[in-house]
Amino acid sequence: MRVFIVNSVAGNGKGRKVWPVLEKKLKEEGEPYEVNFTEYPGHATELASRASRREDVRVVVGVGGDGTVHEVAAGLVGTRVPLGYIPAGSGNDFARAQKIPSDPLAALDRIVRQEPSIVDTARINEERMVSTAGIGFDGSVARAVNRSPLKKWLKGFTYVLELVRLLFTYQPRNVTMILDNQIHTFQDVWLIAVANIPFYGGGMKICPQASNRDGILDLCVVRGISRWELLVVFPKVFRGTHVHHPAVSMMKGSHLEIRSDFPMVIHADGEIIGETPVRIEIQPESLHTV
Ligand SMILES: Nc1ncnc2c1ncn2[C@@H]1O[C@H](COP(=O)(O)OP(=O)(O)OP(=O)(O)O)[C@@H](O)[C@H]1O
Repeated sequence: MRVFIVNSVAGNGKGRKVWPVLEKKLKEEGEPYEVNFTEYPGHATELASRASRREDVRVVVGVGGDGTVHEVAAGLVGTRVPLGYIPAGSGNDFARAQKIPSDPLAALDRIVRQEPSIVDTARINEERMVSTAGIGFDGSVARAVNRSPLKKWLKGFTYVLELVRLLFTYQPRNVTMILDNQIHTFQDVWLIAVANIPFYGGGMKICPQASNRDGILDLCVVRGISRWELLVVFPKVFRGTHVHHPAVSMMKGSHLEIRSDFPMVIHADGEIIGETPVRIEIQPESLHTV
């Protein structure tokens, strides 16, 4: 049995539109399937967790964006049931990293053909991180995007709009970070990105070397830079060449704790999960995927 979890609100309704296309194909194939539509934030985790406890379930397929991957994966981590994914969100960074086609039927076909593999996830406070987390500026941007009434009309451009707006208002913070038992202090920190895949925010290559198959987290710390300089450096993140700037430090580690002089907003896979302090720990090979 294949269980589909469809987020109808993902991608401004793309999730809802994609499902009939998938269902037509599934009916033609004649393989048994079930579908559940999410009714509220967090529902996908409950549905995935319930499905994973059933003997007859072969795969749980999330249909939506990175928030849907985040929620479905949280219900599957540590179980034998693999996560399948049909991208129908605004950013779809997990799909970009996993090389999942954007065409829903091609993505469905891939789930059938692909050999299952196993990837890393991370614990972040009491939550789960599948792809990336952002602390500070990008957490504040993610919160602003999620709350923005413009998201419906401007779609992916809302991210750039909120990012530019916050560039002029965000207050950098002083941070103490313990990374694998080493203490680092940073002044005027704009953001700390923690990554299992290279991309976030819809294709920005924040940690170009990150991989969810290497058992380690990649970090990008941006600090001690003026607003104007940051504005100049920002476009480089789309090619990943920001890593050469002196205000950018790239690090790697498996366990970190971050404390800041004022609270910094945290997102995991684009979902706001709270504010600093934060503790993040890699959990190698914790999620099966197809
Ligand atoms: N029925 C629902 N009503 C309201 N919100 C929901 C519902 N089902 C799921 N959600 C929430 O929808 C949010 C957005 O989902 P998702 O991230 O998959 O789409 P997206 O934001 O369009 O894509 P991306 O993250 O790739 O840009 C998630 O926070 C999820 O908790």
